[in-house]
Amino acid sequence: MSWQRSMSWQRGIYAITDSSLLPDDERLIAACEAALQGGLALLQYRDKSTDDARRWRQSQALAALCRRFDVPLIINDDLALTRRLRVAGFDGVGLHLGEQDTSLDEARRLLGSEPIIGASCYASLAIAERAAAAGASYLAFGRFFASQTKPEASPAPLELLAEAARFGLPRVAIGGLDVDNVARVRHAGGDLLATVYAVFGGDDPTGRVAGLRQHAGYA
Ligand SMILES: Cc1ncc(COP(=O)(O)OP(=O)(O)O)c(N)n1
Ligand SMILES: Cc1ncsc1CCOP(=O)(O)O
Ligand SMILES: [Mg+2]
Repeated sequence: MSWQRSMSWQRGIYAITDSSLLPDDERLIAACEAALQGGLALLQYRDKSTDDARRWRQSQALAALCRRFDVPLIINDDLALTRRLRVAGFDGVGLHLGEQDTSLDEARRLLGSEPIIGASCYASLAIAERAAAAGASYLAFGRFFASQTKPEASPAPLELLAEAARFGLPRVAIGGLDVDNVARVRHAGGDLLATVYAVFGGDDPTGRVAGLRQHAGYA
């Protein structure tokens, strides 16, 4: 399966894990399985710890889970971990990079043309243009609303999403998304609606994902 060419991940709900909401393996895996049952387009493993053994163990478990659901797993920040998972045979694994992370050029060079590599563009069409030229698979903008997961993230206006249509890549919207605003974000041009808290911030990730899909008009 060529994920880069597949359309199935390019629209829908993009759930992102958070180690303070899902502090141990058991809770992480159970919540992600429940979220996948609700119908995710993409799942991102975002773990800011420096515990390599834990990151390797958890990301392998999530990669196996995502493979069962035929959903790509995106690794946040960590090119080496992405390569290690792909070498281990998890060919649905991709990478998300921000401005402080490895460069997109370098990641594309080392991973090749096949894997999904997403880029944070914040509120900047100039960053988006550079990322598109360097081979990004999707462009992520935001935060659009107040985010309790990353309160320090800089704000972006929703109009940016329509302007970013010119790059011809899936547009991800992130930051404070919930059932009350996803319809507006999708209408503004968001293809993938990325969220931590609206999926993992309470019980029943399956119902929370289904609710987001329904409110956004994906269900
Ligand atoms: C889908 C998506 N969009 C944006 C981000 C933020 O990436 P970055 O700016 O590198 O910040 P951290 O997530 O690393 O704190 C993301 N992770 N995913
Ligand atoms: C990683 C990241 N980058 C910008 S906002 C954000 C966190 C999104 O989390 P939430 O959906 O809980 O606001
Ligand atoms: Mg990052």
